[in-house]
Amino acid sequence: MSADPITVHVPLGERAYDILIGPRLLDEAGAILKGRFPGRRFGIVTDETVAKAQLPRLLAALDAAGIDHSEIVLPAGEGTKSWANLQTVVEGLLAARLERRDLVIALGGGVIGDLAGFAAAIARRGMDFVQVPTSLLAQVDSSVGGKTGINSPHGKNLVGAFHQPRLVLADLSALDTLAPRQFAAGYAEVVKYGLIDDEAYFFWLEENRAEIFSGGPARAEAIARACAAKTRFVLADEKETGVRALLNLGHTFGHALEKVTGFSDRLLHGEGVAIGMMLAHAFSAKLGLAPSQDTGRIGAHLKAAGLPTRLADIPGDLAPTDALMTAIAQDKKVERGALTFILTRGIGRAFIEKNVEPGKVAEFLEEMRGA
Ligand SMILES: NC(=O)c1ccc[n+]([C@@H]2O[C@H](COP(=O)([O-])OP(=O)(O)OC[C@H]3O[C@@H](n4cnc5c(N)ncnc54)[C@H](O)[C@@H]3O)[C@@H](O)[C@H]2O)c1
Ligand SMILES: O=C(O)C(=O)C[C@@H](O)[C@H](O)[C@H](O)COP(=O)(O)O
Ligand SMILES: [Zn+2]
Repeated sequence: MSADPITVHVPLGERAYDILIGPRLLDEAGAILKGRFPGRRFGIVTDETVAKAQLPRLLAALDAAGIDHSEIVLPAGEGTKSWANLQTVVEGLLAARLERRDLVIALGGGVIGDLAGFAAAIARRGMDFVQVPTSLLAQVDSSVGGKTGINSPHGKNLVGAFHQPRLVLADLSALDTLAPRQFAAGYAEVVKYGLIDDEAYFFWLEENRAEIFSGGPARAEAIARACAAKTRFVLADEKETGVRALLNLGHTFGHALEKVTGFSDRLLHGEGVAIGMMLAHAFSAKLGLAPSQDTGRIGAHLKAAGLPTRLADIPGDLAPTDALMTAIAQDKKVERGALTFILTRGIGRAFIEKNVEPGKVAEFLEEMRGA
């Protein structure tokens, strides 16, 4: 691809921002940030793995542009999205004397983006922040749309705020240091956009998966199309009172699986989403809503990408169905105690179904344990 970044604009009125996707944006970040936010200081939040792999590039770029900055480095992994680390980040920003008009930079994957974004939402009653996503998942999903937050012992993402970034800088070369398992996990969210409402994108992914994984030109196109798809839902329904819930395809099951596996490396978010999307399709097929051949076709694609597709693929003993149902009952889409699921009529035909009977879900999960 050319050196010019692709720009996806998110026209949210006074909260509008650009997503820039380019080959070496980390090295250009100093000039870009100085141009867009003159005179501001920056508090970088990152994790230990990204600090080793990519932070030096960002620091060099900020130094070259004469930008004042400070850093907060946290452990890597889903466990970092916690109350304790929220306090660490907020207190760190205050200790660095960052002012309300200064900016937080979230440099990392979705964990850092969600945590640092939430810290920015509450420090000094709201600071601006910039997303610099370094995982595939963060470049196609979590850096866009303004959902920020942490996990609670009660469940996934149960504490947070909607807080849009002021800019997203997605550097394609950052993905060169990402572990293959993490790349595959991010790819589950890429596939999600095809499954929701764009079967042509899903078919294109089937054709281009190898090139996306090997880093050919299809990778930038896949990321840009994913960002454009997410932007469409965010514009239609910024705070998820309706259609944005479709972005939760596979997540009601996936989040419950993440909770019962302890928000750990046993099951990454994207892996939970891959299994969750398979369960959503299989459940829809069981209810007579969707063709079961679609479940097979999606499973073949996810498997070829190196993703788990069945409950049995999760290492270790899976918690009992009761524990899964307890986690599902804490889902944020629950209304007056009734479960909402994203179900489907087939590839690219997802829909929101309210009042799903818990008994049917539990029976289905019990069947799926042995499948
Ligand atoms: N806010 C949203 O809209 C949204 C959307 C999707 C997912 N999420 C959240 O995002 C999180 C998952 O994000 P994730 O998959 O990026 O996980 P992550 O942030 O844990 O990053 C994955 C791993 O890759 C490492 N890493 C990241 N970039 C790297 C790089 N360039 N080189 C080397 N290592 C790198 C990280 O240190 C980490 O160990 C979950 O908490 C999920 O709930 C949020
Ligand atoms: O942006 C959204 O909306 C999504 O649902 C994107 C999901 O991929 C993401 O995992 C999100 O954090 C889930 O949101 P939640 O509201 O179910 O916690
Ligand atoms: Zn997700």
